Amino acid sequence: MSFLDPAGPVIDLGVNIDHVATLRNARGTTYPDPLKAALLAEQAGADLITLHLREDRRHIKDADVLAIRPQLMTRMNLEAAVTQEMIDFACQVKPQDVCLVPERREEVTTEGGLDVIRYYKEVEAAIKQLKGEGIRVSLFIDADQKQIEAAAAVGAPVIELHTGRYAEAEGDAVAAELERIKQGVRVGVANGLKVNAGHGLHYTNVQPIAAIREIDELNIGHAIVAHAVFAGWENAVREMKAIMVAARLGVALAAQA
Ligand SMILES: CC(=O)[C@@H](O)[C@H](O)COP(=O)(O)O
Ligand SMILES: NCC(=O)COP(=O)(O)O
Repeated sequence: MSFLDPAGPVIDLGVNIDHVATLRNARGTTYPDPLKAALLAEQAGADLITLHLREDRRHIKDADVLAIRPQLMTRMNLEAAVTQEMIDFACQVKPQDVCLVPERREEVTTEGGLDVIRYYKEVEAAIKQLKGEGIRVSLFIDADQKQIEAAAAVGAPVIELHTGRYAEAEGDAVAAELERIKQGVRVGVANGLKVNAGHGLHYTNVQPIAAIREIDELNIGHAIVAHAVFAGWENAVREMKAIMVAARLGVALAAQA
């Protein structure tokens, strides 16, 4: 969030380090170390570090979360399913932010947004427990008006709009999915929510999303880890942040012209 202007030129980059852990786990080594990735990402411009502790621990492990939390200079955004195990663990770790996400064990990656309407009571209880520990709660949801309104009603101060459909869209569908995200942002702001976005964003599709002035934060991981293979980790983070800020500044400057 910019201190200059709530809808100003500054947009936060949350670097998701899940797939640094994927590479580590591929051989059961201690390297690449997600803790080192987190600290270097912060030095390269990350405004927060995001980790998704999945129920199957396919990448980030409990020990990663516990090791990283006290070392961060920025803030931790812990993504977790709405289960008592995960909520209790989050209350033990006390990250600044928890983002509640849906999980299906057999999914390759997060397929859709949390169904707040269907799981309203469970989400409400999770928010109450997390808020009681001083943790800010975000809900990872589709850009759907009823889901956004339910997020506001259930007491979440923040939503993260799932940009997966936009990222996977082709041809004319890209513009339609971008408009759906823009409409979701408008509904979120109208309901008093902090609006973030993420999933499937990369170095070319991120600009139109970063240019949406009312979006506070983008959480990006897979594309940064992939680009780092060729460009280096710190360069990959710097380049993503630069692209996001340029997109936002471009809009801000145009608005002042
Ligand atoms: C919720 C979200 O979009 C990210 O955490 C994404 O799930 C990255 O992790 P996976 O690649 O394991 O899905
Ligand atoms: N919530 C989105 C996230 O943390 C990163 O998703 P991706 O960039 O790895 O697809």
